This record gives sequence, structure tokens and C-alpha cells, in this order.
Amino acid sequence: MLFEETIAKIGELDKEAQARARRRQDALIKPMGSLGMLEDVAIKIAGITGETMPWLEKKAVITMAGDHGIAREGVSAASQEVTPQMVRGFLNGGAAINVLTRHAGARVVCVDMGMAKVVDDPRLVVRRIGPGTNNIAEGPAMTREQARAAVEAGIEIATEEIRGGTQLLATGDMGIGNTTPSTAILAAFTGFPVPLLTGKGTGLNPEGVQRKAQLIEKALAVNTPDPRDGLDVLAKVGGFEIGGLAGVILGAAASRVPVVIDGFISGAAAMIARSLAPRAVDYMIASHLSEEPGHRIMLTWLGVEPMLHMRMRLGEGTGAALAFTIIDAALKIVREMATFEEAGVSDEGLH
Ligand SMILES: O=C(O)c1ccc[n+]([C@@H]2O[C@H](COP(=O)([O-])O)[C@@H](O)[C@H]2O)c1
Ligand SMILES: Cc1cc2nc[nH]c2cc1C
Repeated sequence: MLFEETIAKIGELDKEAQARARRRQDALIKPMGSLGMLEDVAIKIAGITGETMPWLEKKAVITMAGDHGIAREGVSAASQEVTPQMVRGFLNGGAAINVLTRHAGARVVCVDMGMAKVVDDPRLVVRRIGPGTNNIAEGPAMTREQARAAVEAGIEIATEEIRGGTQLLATGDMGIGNTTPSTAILAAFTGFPVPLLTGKGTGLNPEGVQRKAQLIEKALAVNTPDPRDGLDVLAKVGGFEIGGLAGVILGAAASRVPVVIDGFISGAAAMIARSLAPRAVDYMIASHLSEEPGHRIMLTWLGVEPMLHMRMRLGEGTGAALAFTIIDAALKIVREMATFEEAGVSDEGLH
């Protein structure tokens, strides 16, 4: 019942808190709206938390790993071995996500949602749904029960984090081949032509990208995912880490905790979350615009605007960790700037 209960618990934003936060922004010594998205994000967080001047001290990126049967078809420039190898890298603290979370004063929680190989390390959170998904070019990635179990694992992980005091969550991923299911999810929900949405991922050449697009078209034709049914899309053309991340988003939203969405794979998870619970988008903050060509369409469909344009395409939660520092700045503005009244600055003509 965790799945249904969590979805039912996702409430509306606190409109009064948002109105108070708006008034506070307009009282600060600057022309109204002149801090752009710094203002928007602070107001959104007020609506999520119910606080006019929130401060989110404890932050964590949940980086979920999984493998993909379709990787056998050569859809990635990298080999599948890299998934567990990078997970070891995360646990040992030497990956980009470790550097950027340290920079942001945040933690990384690394989760095995279903890699082909087992990584034996007590620092790894293990919620394996299976040893990688099935090849989506031949049939469904997983069963509907597995899709549901993946989402529920994500809900549980988010809820445990929040219980432990985490106030700001983010999604991150690791999985060789996972831009392929993410593109299939995007195509399933939007109906856009697959070649328009398909990108190089880790670094495919143009012929490789073309083959990848053909395999995605095949996966959609073989599986016919129902875009009105998020669990069906996840089960047929998704991935274990994508399902887990959709659960993290739903769990955060149900607990009124903001969740920062990383790049293309996290975006696919956000599409699944929105399809299961439309209100979940109110709790999402889009970190950056990925280099994957479909990402802009994905974010438009979600109705969220990315904060950063950094030409990043790494995943892991790196864009989200960077966005943490911007969110900190946005919340400091609200708390530390003087008002027109306090500073004795004239607001004539400005309001
Ligand atoms: O987050 C993104 O926008 C992003 C874009 C391209 C690639 N990635 C990362 O690269 C891997 C997937 O790329 P690929 O080519 O193996 O499908 C996976 O580990 C992702 O975290 C991530
Ligand atoms: C080295 C490497 C690091 C990654 N981090 C996320 N996806 C990745 C893919 C590769 C290939």
C-alpha cells in the first residue's frame, strides 16, 4: 500500500506561504523580480515547506545504479563493467559527484537498484530488484511488480533520509546504457519522433546514435507502453534505477521536501513520477539543461525550467549538487538582504 498511500499524501503547495515569500522578495532593496530565478526558487521552497524564510541545512543526493539488458546491443560508448566500477568510485570518494557534493556541503547516498554484478561494500545501500533489466528491444524491461517494487524502494529511501533530518534531496544515476530507456520513456510520453530525441550519451559516434534511435523505435513497437499508465511505461521501457528515482521524487513530495532533478535520466524518472502523481512536479527543482537533445523537450513537458546551462552530460547527480549551491544562495538572499525600510532606500516608482 506504500505506493498508493504516498501518492495520496502529495498535497498542494502552501499558497499563503508563497504569498508571504513574494511580499518579502518585493520588500528587499532591489527592483521587483530583478533576481529572476533566485526569487522563483525561494518562493517555490516556501510553498513546499510552508516557511517564508526557509534554510535547508542538511542535503543529500541519492545516486541510484542499475544495468540495462539493451547495453548488449552496443547502445553506449562505454562497457557495462563501468557501472559497478563507478559505484566503487562513488563509495571511495573520487568521482565528480563526490567533489561537487563536498563543495555543496551535502552527502551522497549510493544505492544498488540492480546492477549486473554485485558490489560487496557496507557503504552501499542495496535494494536490488534484479541483475539488470531485460533487453527492451525484445520485450519488457521488467514485470509490473518489479516496477512497483523499484518505486517503493525509492519512496522508502527518501522517507528514511527525511526521517534522519535531510531537508533537501536530489536525484542522481549511474547505469551504462540508461540514456536509451530514458529516451524511450520520453518518446512514449510525448510522441515526439525518436531520432529528434536521441543523443550520444557517454559518447557514441553519429552512426551509433542512428542505430540507438532504431533500437529505441523497436523497443516502443515491441512493447507499446501506455502513456496514461506510468507503471506500464516504467515496466516496459524503463530501468530499475529510473523507477527508484521516481520513488525518491514521490517520497520527497509526500513529505513536503524539495527535490532537485539532475539530468536526462533523472528527468525520465521525473516523467514517471509526474505521470503517477501530477502534483509531484510542484516539488521538483530542475538543476540544469543536459546536452542530451531531448532534455529541453523533457523539461518543457514536465513544466520546469532548468537553473543552469553548463553543457553537462555526466549524470551521477552532478548538476543537482551544483544547483544546491545556487539554492543556498537563493535562501540566503531572503534571510540576509535588507528591506527598503531597514536600509532607508526609497522604493518610489518601484512597487
Ligand atoms: O544526466 C545526463 O544528462 C546524462 C547524459 C548522458 C550520459 N549520462 C551518464 O552516462 C551513462 C549513460 O550513458 P549511455 O551512453 O551509456 O546511455 C549513465 O551512467 C549516465 O549517468 C548522463
Ligand atoms: C567513466 C564514466 C563515468 C560516469 N558517470 C556517470 N556515467 C558515467 C559513464 C562513464 C563511462
